[in-house]
Parts: sequence; C-alpha cells; structure tokens
Amino acid sequence: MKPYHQVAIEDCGEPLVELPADEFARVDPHPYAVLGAPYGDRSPFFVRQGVLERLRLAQANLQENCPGWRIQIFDAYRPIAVQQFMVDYTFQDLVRSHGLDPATLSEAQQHDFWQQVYQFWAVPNYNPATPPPHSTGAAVDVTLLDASGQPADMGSPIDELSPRSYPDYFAPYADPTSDRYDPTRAIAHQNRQRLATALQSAGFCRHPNEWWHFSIGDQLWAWLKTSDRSALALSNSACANLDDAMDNANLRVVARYGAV
Ligand SMILES: C[C@@H](N)C(=O)N[C@H](C)C(=O)O
Ligand SMILES: [Zn+2]
Repeated sequence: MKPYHQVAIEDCGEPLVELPADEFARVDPHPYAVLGAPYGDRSPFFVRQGVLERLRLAQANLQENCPGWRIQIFDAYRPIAVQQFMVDYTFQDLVRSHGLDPATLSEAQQHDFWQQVYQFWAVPNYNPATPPPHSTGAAVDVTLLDASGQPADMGSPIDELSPRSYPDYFAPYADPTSDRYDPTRAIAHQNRQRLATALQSAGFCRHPNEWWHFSIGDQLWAWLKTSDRSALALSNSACANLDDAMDNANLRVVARYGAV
C-alpha cells in the first residue's frame, strides 16, 4: 500500500476516449504492445474524457512557450492485466541485467529486486478501492517533440529504474554559476521543466519519482493535492471541474476515476 491509497474513490463514470492521432504524437509502435502485453480490444492511447480536455490545454500551454513543440504520448490507459504483465517483465529484465536467473534468486534478492520495481511501477491491484493509476484512465506517460518533430533530450529514457528518472535529477547541473554546470544536462533539466510546466498548468500532478508520469483525478493526484497546502486554501465551491473535486469543507479529497 502507498500512502495515496488511503484516498477515497468515487468514480465519476466518464468514458474512456481515444487520444486523437492528429492532435497528439504517439510512440509507435507502442512499447508494451510490442512485448506482447495483453491489451485485448483496448488501445493504450485511451484516457478519460476530462483527461483528454486537460491534455489539449497542456499542449496549448506548451505551444505558447515553445511554438511548434508537441506532447508525445508514450502510454496512457493500461488494463490491470497489462500492469501485471509489465511489472513481471520489468522484474525479469532487471534480474537478468544483473546476470542472474529469476528462478534461482534467494528471498533477500527477490525482495531487493521487487523493491526496485515497485519504486517505479504501481502494484497490479484488482481491489477497486486501490487501482493502479494507469488503469483508471487518468494517468499518462509523456515526453516532448521539438519544433522539428525530433524527441527532446530529457536526460534519460522513460521507465529507466534509476535515480536519473527523478524529475530534478539534473537540477544541480543547470545553474550556470555553479561548478557543476553542464550544458547538456542543463538542457535535459530545462526540457523536463517545460514538460512539467505545460502539464501542471493544465491541472496535472507529476509522480514524485518519474519525470514522465502525470495524472489528474486519480488517487495519487488527490493525495499530492492534499500535500499542497495552498490547495487546501481553495474556496469550498461546488465540484464543477477536476480542481474543485476536493471537498474543502472537511479537508477530504476524493479521486474521481476508478479502474475501468
Ligand atoms: C513505470 C511507469 N511506466 C509507470 O507508469 N509508473 C506508474 C507509477 C505506474 O505503474 O502506475
Ligand atoms: Zn505512468
């Protein structure tokens, strides 16, 4: 259990809709589908209706600051069976990358490797009170394409199990007055900030360990909102939109999207 699983869920019933290919760039072929992840008749490029609207806003925000740049969708909706497949795949891949056989690990080794996996991946939990973020249709893994359509340098690939994935990992190298200044790493930091500014100004929250993972309306989002003291000072208005989904009268926060 993560702390954000304590947040209550009241599914608002918004449908899953496909991210229009003419509006949002996609990573193609889809990296998990290529591995054989069991999507059935669902596409990974679906989100809840309200999340699509916020992504449109995020891309417009991005293009105000960086004309011609686009959000590229790496992953969005993920059935729980796909979450299970990817968690198992990541565990096996990690173990093998250490020259070990997953079938012959000691208990201590298994524990250590699973901890590394779950620092970045959510548990494939079928309990409707604690769904994995992507299984709610509220979470997206995204990066940027620059004005020439090339992937922006973000400093490390999506899904890398390493500290380089932490959003501010390159911040110490980005200050031109510091001895540690490094122009290449500074660009990666700037691009991560561009991405975060675009998404956050549209209402998304970023995963604390992953520069690419953003969500709105799920349990992690609601939990991060309660940690934000300024959010608690919002007026007690009706739940007209996602930002107002917090019930400020008793400081309780409700996630709007359950697993679909
Ligand atoms: C690892 C990454 N692709 C991801 O989506 N992580 C989050 C936390 C998840 O599994 O929901
Ligand atoms: Zn994610």
